[in-house]
Amino acid sequence: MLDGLCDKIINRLNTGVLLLDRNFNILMWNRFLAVHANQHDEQVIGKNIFQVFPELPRKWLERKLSSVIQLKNQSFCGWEQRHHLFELAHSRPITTDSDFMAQNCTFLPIEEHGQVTQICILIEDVTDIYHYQTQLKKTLQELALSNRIDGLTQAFNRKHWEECLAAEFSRARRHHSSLALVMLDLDHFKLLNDTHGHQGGDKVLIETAKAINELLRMGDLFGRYGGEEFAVILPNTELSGAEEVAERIRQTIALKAVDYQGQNIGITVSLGVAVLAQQDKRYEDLISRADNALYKAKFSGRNRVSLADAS
Ligand SMILES: Nc1nc2c(ncn2[C@@H]2O[C@H](COP(=O)(O)OP(=O)(O)OP(=O)(O)O)[C@@H](O)[C@H]2O)c(=O)[nH]1
Repeated sequence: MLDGLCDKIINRLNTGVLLLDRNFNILMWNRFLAVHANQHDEQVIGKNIFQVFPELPRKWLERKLSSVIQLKNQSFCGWEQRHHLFELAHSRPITTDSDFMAQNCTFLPIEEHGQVTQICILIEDVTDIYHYQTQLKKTLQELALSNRIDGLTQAFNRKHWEECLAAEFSRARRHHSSLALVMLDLDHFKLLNDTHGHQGGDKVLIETAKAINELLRMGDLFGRYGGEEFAVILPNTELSGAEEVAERIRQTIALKAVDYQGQNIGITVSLGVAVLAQQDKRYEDLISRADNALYKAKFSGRNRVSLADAS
């Protein structure tokens, strides 16, 4: 009577139950598996597990099952390790990136007279967990990115850019390598805003940032320092190289026209360049020297590059 009751319970479980002999032949499976594998008992019972489920990673699973037999210990394989072992259709009303059910599989040794005679595999449907964890991970990645990126221009935001500069500054000092900084500011931007409106100004900021980004190398770090002020960290770059980059930015922007509501808006930028020097004790010292050079460029007529004094 108890046997009949156990059968009923096993067949109502929302978990797959599969019983194997020591040669990995299937002795029993429950309704959950029959439904999700879409096979009848006659096609399965008495057959080898690798014949019924050819998708199984044979070598890996044989090793796993053998160790369960030898060590008489239960073993586990979660969805984080392998999304699924058995290609079973999931029945969740959610879209995931897999057609198959995500699974947690437990391998239980069944002992008789001190010998493992059978192995019971429990297959738990964890598609929901997989789905929500994957979504959460994606959302966290997006959040981490939005914490680093300026929403308007897609350049690094000031906080993240300064963290990058702090890291590059200590790296350069530790390794006695060169480090350059270019600070740049759009010229007469207030007038541009007044003439074309704030949205016109925004479009110019977006296009300017895009154009600068396209000029830079991998490893250069481009950020929005303030309203219409940007900054570029150039690791392993000497003064002559940094001046060349700054001049290239100046020329590219000066030649560029931003199309806004059928009008071509021209813009120029002023730039200040500084390279890491002995007297820079903190990264802020380097910013301050590049900034002073930038204001020198502004006051000597704009649309030009100025180099910072080393002293
Ligand atoms: N459209 C737009 N304007 C901004 C943004 N951030 C700052 N500004 C504007 O940028 C202008 C900067 O003006 P100023 O600091 O006087 O500088 P400027 O007019 O560029 O003059 P110079 O730098 O001396 O050439 C201000 O009018 C700010 O309101 C932004 O995100 N979008």
